[in-house]
Amino acid sequence: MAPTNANTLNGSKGFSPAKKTLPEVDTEATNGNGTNGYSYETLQETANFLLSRTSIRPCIGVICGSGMGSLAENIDDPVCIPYEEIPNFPISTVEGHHGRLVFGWLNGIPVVAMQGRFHYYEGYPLWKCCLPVRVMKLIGVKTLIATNAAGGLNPNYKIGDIMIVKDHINMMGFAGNNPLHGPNDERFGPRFPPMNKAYNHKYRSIAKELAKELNIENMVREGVYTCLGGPNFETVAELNMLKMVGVDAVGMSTVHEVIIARHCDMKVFALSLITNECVTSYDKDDEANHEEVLDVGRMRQDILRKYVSKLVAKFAEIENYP
Ligand SMILES: O=P(O)(O)O[C@@H]1C[C@H](O)[C@@H](CO)O1
Ligand SMILES: Nc1nc2[nH]cnc2c(=O)[nH]1
Repeated sequence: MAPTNANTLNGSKGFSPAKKTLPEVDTEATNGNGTNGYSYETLQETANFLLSRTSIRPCIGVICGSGMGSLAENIDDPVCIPYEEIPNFPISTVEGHHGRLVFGWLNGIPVVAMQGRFHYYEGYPLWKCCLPVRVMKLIGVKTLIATNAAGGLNPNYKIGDIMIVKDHINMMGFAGNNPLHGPNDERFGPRFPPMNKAYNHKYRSIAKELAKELNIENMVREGVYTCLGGPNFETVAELNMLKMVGVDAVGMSTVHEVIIARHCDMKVFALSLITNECVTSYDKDDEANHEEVLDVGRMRQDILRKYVSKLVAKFAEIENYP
């Protein structure tokens, strides 16, 4: 069926129809063998394919959130590999997610950036949403920087603020949906990984210091993120519940990627761009929409590019990366 335009259907502030034809999505929760994803060997094939396509050996991986693909535009000597060409990779189906890996040098540090991530609501099981993180590990990435667009639930947050993620609440995990569900392959990590130090303390301190140096401390916050399955934005009652349990920003990604990254011992930094104010009152008329999310990403792109590229250099310095 041809894609339809949200504007003509319900008159709401929709975004333009997806440019791509709908993909064949593997909606199976397992790969058919009762495992929680592709085997180590299969992902090694994917890693070997990527290593054969470039001589760059990244030590930091960056995941660009919705509308934040321009983070990869600062990368020098880029080698771009579309997801369609990568064996075993899913493809991006969301507006604002380009769908390619970009290898290159960010501020002199070898990196790989995902211009486009995979979400549960696209039809991918959580393990598949996180598959690129394991592939990053296999090509030598040691530090993950995950970015996302999120709704601001903390009443002090403003649209355009940048929230350093201090911790997360794995709401989908509460319901038993976890990217590590299923047999565990110890070559990736332990059966029961701890998660209390998921967001690297040193990285967070550096990010707060850097915000001062760049004179953006008034827009940089620190808080708790949660991921819901999406694709609908939240109800007023849901948001009020999340607020009560201490959530500062709500999104549809990152948590499972961080779990997979920590499972295989990668160090993690994450930030949320607050793209909309969560509506927690029935008296308010505003409605969240993806167009606004992308607009705020564009509005903040220069600051975010500068911030992330400097963070990369600072993280590399303390880690002694090449
Ligand atoms: O990929 P992220 O988490 O940045 O994208 C958020 C969640 C949805 O995909 C989208 C909603 O506008 O933005
Ligand atoms: N779940 C969720 N994801 C978002 N991504 C950007 N804004 C939002 C939001 O308000 N809620």
